[in-house]
Amino acid sequence: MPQAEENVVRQVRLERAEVAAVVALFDDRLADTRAQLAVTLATRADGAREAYERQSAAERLAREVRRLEGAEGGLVFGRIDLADGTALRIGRLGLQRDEEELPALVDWRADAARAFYEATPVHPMGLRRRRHLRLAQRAVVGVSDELLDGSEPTAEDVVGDGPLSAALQERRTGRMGTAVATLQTEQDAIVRSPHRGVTVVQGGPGTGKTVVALHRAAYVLYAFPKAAEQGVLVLGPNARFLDYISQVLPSLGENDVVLATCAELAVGAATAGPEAVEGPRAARLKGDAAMAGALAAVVRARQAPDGGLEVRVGQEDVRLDAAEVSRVRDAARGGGLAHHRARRLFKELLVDVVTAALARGAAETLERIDAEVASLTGIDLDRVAAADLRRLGHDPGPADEGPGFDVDAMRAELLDDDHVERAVERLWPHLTPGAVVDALLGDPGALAAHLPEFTAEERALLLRAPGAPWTDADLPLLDEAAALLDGPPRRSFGHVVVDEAQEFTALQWRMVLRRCPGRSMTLVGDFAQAGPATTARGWQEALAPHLGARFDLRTLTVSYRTTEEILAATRELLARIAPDQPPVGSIRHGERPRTLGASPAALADVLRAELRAQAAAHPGELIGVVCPDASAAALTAVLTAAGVAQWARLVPASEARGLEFDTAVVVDPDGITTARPGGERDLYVALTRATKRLCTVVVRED
Ligand SMILES: Nc1ncnc2c1ncn2[C@@H]1O[C@H](COP(=O)(O)OP(=O)(O)OP(=O)(O)O)[C@@H](O)[C@H]1O
Repeated sequence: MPQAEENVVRQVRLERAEVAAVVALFDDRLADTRAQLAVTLATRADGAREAYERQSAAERLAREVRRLEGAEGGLVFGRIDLADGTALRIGRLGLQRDEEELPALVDWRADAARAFYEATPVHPMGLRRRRHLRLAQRAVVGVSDELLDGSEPTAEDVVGDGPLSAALQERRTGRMGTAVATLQTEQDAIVRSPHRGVTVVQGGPGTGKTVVALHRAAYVLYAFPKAAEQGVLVLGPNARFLDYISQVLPSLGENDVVLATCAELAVGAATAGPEAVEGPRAARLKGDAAMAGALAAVVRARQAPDGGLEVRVGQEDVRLDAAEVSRVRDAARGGGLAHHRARRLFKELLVDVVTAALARGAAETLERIDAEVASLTGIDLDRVAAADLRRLGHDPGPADEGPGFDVDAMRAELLDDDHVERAVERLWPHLTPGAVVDALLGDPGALAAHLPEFTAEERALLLRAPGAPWTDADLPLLDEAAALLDGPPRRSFGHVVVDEAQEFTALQWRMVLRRCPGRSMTLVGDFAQAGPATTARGWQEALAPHLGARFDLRTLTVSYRTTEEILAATRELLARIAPDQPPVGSIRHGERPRTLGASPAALADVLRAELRAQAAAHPGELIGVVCPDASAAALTAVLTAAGVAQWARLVPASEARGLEFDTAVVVDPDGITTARPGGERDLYVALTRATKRLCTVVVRED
């Protein structure tokens, strides 16, 4: 065996032994935690308090077991050798032996691991060598070193192909994997940023925005305990995308992150009806910030609209004039409370006014009786009553205070009174989010009154039949209405990560921000990939209404997915859809993209042949067939008939954002472009999904 190979074998063997010891420690930790969990579950609890404590301990231990299990695959992936000879192993979580000072394994998020990601030959950060370990199951099968201090390689060093290129050569599985072992310096700087406010990450397709977003979520959980305690939320554009990224955080040992689409968060309606489809123009209008103002106006219009109040109390009718009711309404609104809380205040204030009116009325009546008695008999009833009280040993109080009227008792009675409650309900009704949205979208008059900035045609697009199923674009409206009625949602998060953030409308941003009162967020996206509901063309425009200039903007510049050849083929399109955006470069090279032509009648045959050829040439690789949404149903049958359903996924163009395949077959690019407004951006998304090869099937008449 040549010397170099022998060195590699020796280093792999050495690492295998060392890593085996770390894995054994991990196994002990896992076995120990499982045993503790079993004991806790088997312990009988005496009384409610003990039961509660046992329950919390069991939950904590079960979480820890899940965390450990999640991190087991690829547990150890790196090692750094400091100039002084110290070696540290880097892994998905930290492990420490009791008797030792140095950790057996350093969590990748710990400060001690920073140099693993950030050291370069120019800034070696005290490192001599960075080593990547490749594991198969739990055993080391490969090592790869970079020397950072300018020294020559020795027999102990295995300098070769970088681990990044190995990671990038791996076949796509349809689920995103973690890039924890190969995070690049510009990505790591964002992941590890100490900035606790809003970080925005932009970058072209495949630059690792999702990678950064998810590793950032894991870092926040590790480094910002307060945010971690309040929970971390990751928002993605659709269920397909959430499924694609669902394994990344568990594989980093993080199971407590909530993954959701924005629609799933909405309060006020369970879900959008499956049959409810929305035209893109209506969806865009429904996302406009003006809708929030219009909904607020609808709610205000239901709060004591001008007019007086008449309410029967006992035998009496109490009347308040319009000015008095408006004063009470304005006072109730003054605190900026949500509708239902302000309603309670309105009722209390109204009852105060009614009580005062009753007290005044009672005083006047008594005065009148006194005067009548005095004029008929010459007896001053007040003086007689005061003398009686004094004789009984009571202080009658100042003579002009009038007769006893128990204000508090009257108030309490009125607050409980059915007539009063009915009067309040008329003036300031309980409302549901659905009723509020319906009051706007179901009423052309309300649309005209509250949305004067929209044209008549736009308002007509918004009109909905009462009781019609809710659409996805209605959900942020319902959530907005719910917040107007009852205040911010109860569940909020310490940190929110938003992927494909360019998709968010103003109303969706409002939804997100209501759930993140601390304004600690990581937002990643690319405006060249924006869908039809997005009106903003840049971060400043999208975020300024909600955050002002308070965000830290970072840019990723290198694509790790899309090959240079594919990017070159999309440059013209990019220049048209985002002229200000500098094109990214790629570290990958691959085949030149191909274009096939097919008549509509021959499309199925051409596609079937292409899929069969691809599957045969590249067995086991994943093919993404991206097509106009309207063709998806018909093309499913073609995939099945081609016998490649196992390797090929059919994706409607509107759902392709964020996904990735070895090969992308983009069917009917013109159909994708014309299917909906901004279709060229949908096409750009479709064309940039492949890691290796792209084939476009153009449909044209013979
Ligand atoms: N540092 C890295 N090491 C290994 N793989 C990486 C790294 N960074 C990115 N990748 C890979 O590159 C591909 C693209 O990454 P990602 O999906 O995060 O890009 P993106 O910017 O979100 O793309 P898009 O704009 O299309 O949504 C993924 O396969 C990802 O695993």
